[in-house]
Amino acid sequence: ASDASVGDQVKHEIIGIDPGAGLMKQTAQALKDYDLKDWKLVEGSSAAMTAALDKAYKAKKPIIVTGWTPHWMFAKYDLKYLSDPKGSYGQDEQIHTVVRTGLSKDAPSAYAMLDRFEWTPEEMAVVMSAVADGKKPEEAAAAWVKDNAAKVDAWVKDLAQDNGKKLKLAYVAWDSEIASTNVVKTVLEQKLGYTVEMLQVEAGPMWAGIADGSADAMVAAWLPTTHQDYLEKYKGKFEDLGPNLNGTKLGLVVPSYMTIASIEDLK
Ligand SMILES: C[SH](C)CC(=O)O
Repeated sequence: ASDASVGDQVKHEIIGIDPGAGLMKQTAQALKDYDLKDWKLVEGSSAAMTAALDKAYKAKKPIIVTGWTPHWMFAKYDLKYLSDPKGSYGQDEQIHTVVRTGLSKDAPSAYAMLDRFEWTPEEMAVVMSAVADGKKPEEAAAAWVKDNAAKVDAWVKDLAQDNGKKLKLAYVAWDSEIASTNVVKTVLEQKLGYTVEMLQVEAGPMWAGIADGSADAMVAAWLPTTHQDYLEKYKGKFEDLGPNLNGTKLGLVVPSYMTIASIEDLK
């Protein structure tokens, strides 16, 4: 079929993101599972991946990227996931909030707010899309917090102010986590008086920072599958406060103008 040469059309390259992302490990596994020997997974960053997607899409050229939901790219472009009959990418999972042990004692109000923090992919998409449209993340977060006062108030109800206490939130520059971390920072600062520093790191150092206590919290743990290796590596050295978002998805994503439908079609 015309797409038999899809490998040639994209130089047998899959445009990936930062090497520490679980999505990259799962994609390397998918290449093995589907026996895609002559394919190369290109490492880079979330921003480089969306830039490559934008360029190809505007030129209506074929491209295969590692993608995930929630992500603003699904609102901006007409995209589809390649089906994954062998289940290399696991099932839909959640994003969890993970904090350093001891936080509940050191910053009880922040701990309680982080424990209550939970929102939907649609709510996250509002902040993500505003950032993708050029708004500063802190402005997009502040606007969302203002527009969703009832939900935010429930996160901080009856919690004491902790004026000026410092807090460090670790995150990786994935579009979803830029959105969620900025919203959490805004709420902790505006409603509970904390001084919040955001530490942008790779996935490994994010987990390591929580485990060694150099970071207080992160809302970027993709569990149970995607960050399984980090979960095992740091077992016992963090507290998992459970999901802050349900209904994620990961996989290979292509523009809908490409006729391939499954990872099998890349053979
Ligand atoms: C890229 S997803 C937001 C998370 C991950 O793959 O580690």
